[in-house]
Amino acid sequence: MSGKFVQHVLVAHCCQQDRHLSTQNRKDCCTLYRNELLPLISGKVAWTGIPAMQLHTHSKLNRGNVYCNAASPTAVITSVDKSAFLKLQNGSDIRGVAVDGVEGEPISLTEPVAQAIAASFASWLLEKKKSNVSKRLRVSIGHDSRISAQKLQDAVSRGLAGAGFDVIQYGLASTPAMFNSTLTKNEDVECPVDGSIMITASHLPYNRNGFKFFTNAGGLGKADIKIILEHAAEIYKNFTDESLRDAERKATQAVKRLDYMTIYSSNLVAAVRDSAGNVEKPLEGLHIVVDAGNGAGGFFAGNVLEPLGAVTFGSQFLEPNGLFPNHIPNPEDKEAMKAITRAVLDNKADLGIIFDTDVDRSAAVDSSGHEFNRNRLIALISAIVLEQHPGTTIVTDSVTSDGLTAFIEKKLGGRHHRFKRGYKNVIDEAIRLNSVGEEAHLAIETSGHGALKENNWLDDGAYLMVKLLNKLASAKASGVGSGSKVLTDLVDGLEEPGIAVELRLKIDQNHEDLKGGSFHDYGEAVLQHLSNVTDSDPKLQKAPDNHEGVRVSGYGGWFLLRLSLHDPVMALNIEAPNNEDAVKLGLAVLSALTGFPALDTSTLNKFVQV
Ligand SMILES: O=P(O)(O)OC[C@H]1O[C@H](O)[C@H](O)[C@@H](O)[C@@H]1O
Repeated sequence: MSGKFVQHVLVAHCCQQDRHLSTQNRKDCCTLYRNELLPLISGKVAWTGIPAMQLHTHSKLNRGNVYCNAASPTAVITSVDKSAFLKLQNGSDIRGVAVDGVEGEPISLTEPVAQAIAASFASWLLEKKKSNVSKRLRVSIGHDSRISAQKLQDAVSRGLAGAGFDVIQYGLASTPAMFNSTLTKNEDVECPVDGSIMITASHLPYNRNGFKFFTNAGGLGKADIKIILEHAAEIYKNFTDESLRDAERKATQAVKRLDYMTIYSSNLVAAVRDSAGNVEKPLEGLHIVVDAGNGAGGFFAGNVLEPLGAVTFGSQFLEPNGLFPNHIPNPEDKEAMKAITRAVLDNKADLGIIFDTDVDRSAAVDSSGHEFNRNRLIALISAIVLEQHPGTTIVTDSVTSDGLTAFIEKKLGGRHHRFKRGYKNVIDEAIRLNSVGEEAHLAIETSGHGALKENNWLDDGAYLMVKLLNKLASAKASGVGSGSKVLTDLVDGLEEPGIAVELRLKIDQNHEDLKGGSFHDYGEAVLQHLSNVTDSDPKLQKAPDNHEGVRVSGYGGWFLLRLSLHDPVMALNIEAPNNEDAVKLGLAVLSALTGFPALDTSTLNKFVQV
């Protein structure tokens, strides 16, 4: 690969990111990128040779309100103790407040904290790789469209560079692309990287941000995140002006920029072409609209669908905007789904595709406005996967419907293994099943997260949509049909409940009834009590094989009460044929909760009074 090519991909990337800006803006942006491409090393990858802070300043000038001010790396280091670091853990991710201005939400993810976490990840990675390290380790960094992205990217770069790592910044990127960079074998683009960091807080509000970490073994789990945060607290305590200046100096040498999204996108394009029998434009004649919610998913329209021949007119919110002015970028959000449905109907499109902020979740809408979301998306992808792998096991989260089980097992001939909530949980469970001899090809959540064995268990919303595109392309090539009807037909027979609700009941952590214990223990006590009460009610039957919370059938429907993975909240899902039966199920739960005053049941009270 020549230096010229790198310049080309960087400029292409910049122009692609801003394809909806005015021509003048695009020119400015491309000039900016060209100016950053000096000097070139070995004719391969462009070392910026420009301090991260300076890069930021250029970006700020050209990107209007997209990036925040980056404080000086040697900014005042306030004391942050270990418990504050540990509070940043959110399951297998790190999440905190990165932007000031929201009342009651002080900044917890400052630049020095981010720098310490990155330095800690570096030492964790070094430890993992120590037996076979013969060169400097390299880590890729990407980010979504959040307004704090740039300052955190600079801080993370300093943390890694200070630890002696090479740092490759990809700029705006998707979470799955970052994992993919640990697997891609292409030295011309410095891949595979030894580790990767995605700066994102997924669909959370604009003031939050966080990190997801990857190696070629997948995303880091809870235990490793805890270790990294504990060690980060130590590193932070030992920061000195000198060590911070040293890290900044090293970052000047160690930071490169590279456009990896072009490579990732072309892999998606190749997958669809391949599946259509090497046809160059297998989606020709199809009109597909994309809603990226102003997150990082805008690339999918111009860099995936268009090269495949699809028309993408009417796509919306493709341009990154970390204030998310149009809707929450989350396919679980009703307003978001309404927005993409409207776009499909208004533009008379064949299909609509929607992503969350960092593109690890997705959903779709057919030409008549029916959503492929939650259970319907799982049913659709299961139908496609079971055609390829008859009888395979589909692992899902815990809130999936009984109708989905019947569909997968009776109509599609597969096995539905309903497990726990959490994308990492379902993926790890599918990997475990394969390791003990049970073939499982799909791990998927109602949230829109999904991973396939054929795609290295990459939790990738874009790849899920590629599975739909493959189906459309092959149906078209074989003359079976054109348009999204071929997808709609695949979920024919899926029974859907008349009523499906999720109520979230808060646990007041300061309530005296917790008696100084944790909200987690309190929630477990609630579940134990509900379980006992259910046993004595002949109208209710506990699910025999349940992995999370208390799941109970009755009145033609079911409920599941469980602890949220992250928050002091108990989530209650109820599905029933009609409102009356749903209320009966709600009352059964409510009667068991009366002895737990720290649990706020107001949403459930309201529901049963309807
Ligand atoms: O347990 P909850 O509060 O419903 O949250 C559960 C969800 O948390 C995060 O958003 C994870 O990315 C999802 O994989 C998971 O399903």
